[in-house]
Amino acid sequence: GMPLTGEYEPSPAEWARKQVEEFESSGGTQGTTLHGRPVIILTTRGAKSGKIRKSPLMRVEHEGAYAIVASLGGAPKHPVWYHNVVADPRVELQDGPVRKDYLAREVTGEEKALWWSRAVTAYPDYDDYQRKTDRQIPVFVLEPA
Ligand SMILES: C[C@H](OP(=O)(O)OC[C@@H](O)[C@@H](O)[C@@H](O)Cn1c2nc(=O)[nH]c(=O)c-2cc2ccc(O)cc21)C(=O)N[C@@H](CCC(=O)N[C@@H](CCC(=O)O)C(=O)O)C(=O)O
Repeated sequence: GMPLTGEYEPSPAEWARKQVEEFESSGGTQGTTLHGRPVIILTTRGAKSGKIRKSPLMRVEHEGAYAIVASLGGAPKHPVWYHNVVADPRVELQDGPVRKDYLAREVTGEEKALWWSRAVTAYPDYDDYQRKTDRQIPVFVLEPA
């Protein structure tokens, strides 16, 4: 598929920006975990700026498809990258050294429940995040583009 092109704008969130820097500068061999759990890098296009944005997220994978969880630690509002994916479902995901193009699709109902259980298996804290907020934490499934 078409790789996302444009000016990269690093995240103003220090920890996330540093994780992206370590992940990418090591070719996906360092900075690939959080609390010992695997992390991927999601690349989106800014819905307003058109800039390239990168967000480290927990790795949730099943048979070549991935889920990305807009948890933001159970905050009352969605992370901003959620709006980027809604506006343009063409994303890139880097898992270790492998970076590919995907199409993102928000999931609901049974399909969301299935992927939610996979997400909680990958990163148990997701359950705590959902319990602490009335916001329904969105899940997208990414299928290879
Ligand atoms: C700080 C903010 O980031 P955010 O997009 O809200 O994302 C917040 C967090 O989700 C993000 O930092 C994640 O990487 C945090 N995070 C996880 N966040 C999660 O939500 N889920 C995870 O599983 C997760 C895991 C994770 C692991 C390691 C790590 O280091 C961080 C992790 C941000 O970048 N804001 C920018 C704007 C970003 C942007 O995309 N702007 C759009 C505008 C979009 C619009 O408003 O419509 C544009 O450019 O056009 C700014 O304030 O200038």
